[in-house]
Amino acid sequence: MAVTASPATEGAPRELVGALPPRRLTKEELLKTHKAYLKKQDLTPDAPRPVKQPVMAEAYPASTKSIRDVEIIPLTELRVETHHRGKGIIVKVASPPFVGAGAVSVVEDEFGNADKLAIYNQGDTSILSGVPEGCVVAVKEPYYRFNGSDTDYMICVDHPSDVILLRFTDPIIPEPLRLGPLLKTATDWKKAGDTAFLEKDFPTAIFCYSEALEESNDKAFKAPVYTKRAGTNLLLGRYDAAMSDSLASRIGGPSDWKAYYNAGRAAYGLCEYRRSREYLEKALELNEAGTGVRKEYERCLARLREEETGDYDFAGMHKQLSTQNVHMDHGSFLRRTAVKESGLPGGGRGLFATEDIPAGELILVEKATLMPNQYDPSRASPALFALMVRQLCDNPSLARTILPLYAGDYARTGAEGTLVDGVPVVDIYLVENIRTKNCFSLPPSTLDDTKLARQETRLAKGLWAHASYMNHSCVPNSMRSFVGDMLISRATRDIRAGDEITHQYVPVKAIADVRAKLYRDGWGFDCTCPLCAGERDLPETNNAKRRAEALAAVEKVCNKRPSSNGAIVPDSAIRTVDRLARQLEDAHEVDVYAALPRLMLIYPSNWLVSAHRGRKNWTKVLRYGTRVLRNFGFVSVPLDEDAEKEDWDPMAIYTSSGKATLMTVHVVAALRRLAQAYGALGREGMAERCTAAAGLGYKMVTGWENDMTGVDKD
Ligand SMILES: C[S@@+](CC[C@H](N)C(=O)[O-])C[C@H]1O[C@@H](n2cnc3c(N)ncnc32)[C@H](O)[C@@H]1O
Repeated sequence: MAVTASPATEGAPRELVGALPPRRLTKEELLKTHKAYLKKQDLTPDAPRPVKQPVMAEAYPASTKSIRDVEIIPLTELRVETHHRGKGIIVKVASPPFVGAGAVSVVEDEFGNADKLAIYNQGDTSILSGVPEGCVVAVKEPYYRFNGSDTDYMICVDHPSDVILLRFTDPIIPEPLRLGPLLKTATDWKKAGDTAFLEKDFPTAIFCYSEALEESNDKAFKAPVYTKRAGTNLLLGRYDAAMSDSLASRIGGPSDWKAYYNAGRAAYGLCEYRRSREYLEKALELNEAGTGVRKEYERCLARLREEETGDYDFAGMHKQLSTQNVHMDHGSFLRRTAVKESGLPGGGRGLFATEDIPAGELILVEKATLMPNQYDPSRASPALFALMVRQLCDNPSLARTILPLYAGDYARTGAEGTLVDGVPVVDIYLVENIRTKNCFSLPPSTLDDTKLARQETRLAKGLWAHASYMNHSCVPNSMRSFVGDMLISRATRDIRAGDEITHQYVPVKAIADVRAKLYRDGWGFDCTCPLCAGERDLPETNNAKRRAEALAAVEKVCNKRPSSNGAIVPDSAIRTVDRLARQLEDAHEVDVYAALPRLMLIYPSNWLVSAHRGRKNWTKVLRYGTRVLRNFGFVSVPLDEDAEKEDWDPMAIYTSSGKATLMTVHVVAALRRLAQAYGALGREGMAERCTAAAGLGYKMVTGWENDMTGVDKD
């Protein structure tokens, strides 16, 4: 394919690598094929654009040089499959773009040589996402890619900051490419900007307003142009630029309220609520009666209150959720935690409690730093990657939050995020590494997802920069849940000031080797939590084999005979599962597992609870329900006769079970079953206590206090 949006190219013949192409197509030849592709182009403006996701094996760093510090070469010096370090090209765009995963255009240099230029990873709010014909662009340290045949090549720009749009009057443009200014005066540019704005072509409007500002020295002329550009930047979500434009539009009089109002809105867009309050207060000083300003000010105060108190109406937020509305207008409550060096071997930085946090209480609530409304699992990762790249280009200040995040062993140049030639250096391979190591998967709402009968298959991906500092533990002291793009983290046991906060990166697998591989392959670490450490140090007996065999046998019977939804299971099946479960239990070394969860036993013990519940055999429900809790690591729970006869404190499971407990919705379900069984046996007090403990557990699981009837179906 001559013009392709796909990054996939067949391997270049070895003799071509590093060589000049044997034959170059002329501009006319290139344009002919390009036009044919343009004809076929899907012109639907809303059609989802595919995203070229970076292939880490091909990683190379973004250019950190200014175009003024590299040697400008003609297109004829480009060598195949080569990065031209220390070099750059300046070309004029000679065709409209073919827009797919990137924008492909035919370009020409000052000597009349032509080639194809493919620009990837420019956000759709960038004029470069569609590089208009006639523009002059500079590509720093270009990569020249073989595109499938010996006459087909393409200059590929992966890092958005490797290409810059030059102003028409930039002296770096060689004479033959110069058009001279398209428009003569600043007023003409301003008018062109207004026209583009009315046509909703906002990137072009910004380009024209910028030219108008460059062309004029008249403060009185420039102030309203800054205001217009600020408004356009606000519309595009370019809050950094909107803020500086708003402040630049001040003229030193009462009309400056508008400048402060816009600056306040821009700071709000960046979730910088203190700064927003400061600007909005100034706007109010100048325009006390402004209802719009006051409304914005009140909204800002509400965010600051949330940041301070952690007081949220989660149920109200849940009600507001819809397929369109997943981004919540709320602040982040982070002040109970701080980032410090982790105590875990190889753990880098971690998140620590700055005060005591009792079991069930909020650790943090964080609004997503970035989360696309894309719950189709096959599209969620590319969508998050694209959003990260776009936001780092559009709001350079975000680099301070995103770029310090963990990126595995990807080598940074140190210049990422800094401004070179007026644009922030954005290295897409660094961005992708940060994405894979730090993003979370999430359903639209954990509450809805937690109703046992309904497991959400729609999962989005997002980035929560503060929560990202949390390290993993298979037996963590916190649990996260989501409502829209808000992450809620609660303590699953008592946390003391100074404790490291951990959570599970993914649901924990019962077999230790399977778990270990997941963490090693996905995040590059060996888990040293009490469970992994305990299971790693198991003696070299044949118990592992016995466990695996017993687990396979018990799962086979349980799967064949579901005991859920009130099904009546024959005695013989119950006896078989009971026997196999005991064998499995015997295969767990007593000394090693004394204070650890026994994950393999959870499934059969849950099965037995359901089977006995179906038969209304309440004493047995007590017997196996308490075992479910024990198998999740709540070792303080009384077992067997003790559970059946004695009173005990179910709430204490969260506070006196040690540090190797695992909290899930199944713990809540087990407590609910126990409550039902105690109730049926006339032990109302115990039933109430189990219900209260289940309620606290459900709060940890779903994020806030909720009706638990959804958990009762199994
Ligand atoms: C999302 S980051 C967590 C913050 C990270 N520790 C940092 O320094 O920024 C994920 C990375 O943290 C490290 N990590 C997480 N849990 C760990 C653990 N239990 N033990 C050792 N390293 C861990 C791994 O390198 C993993 O790829």
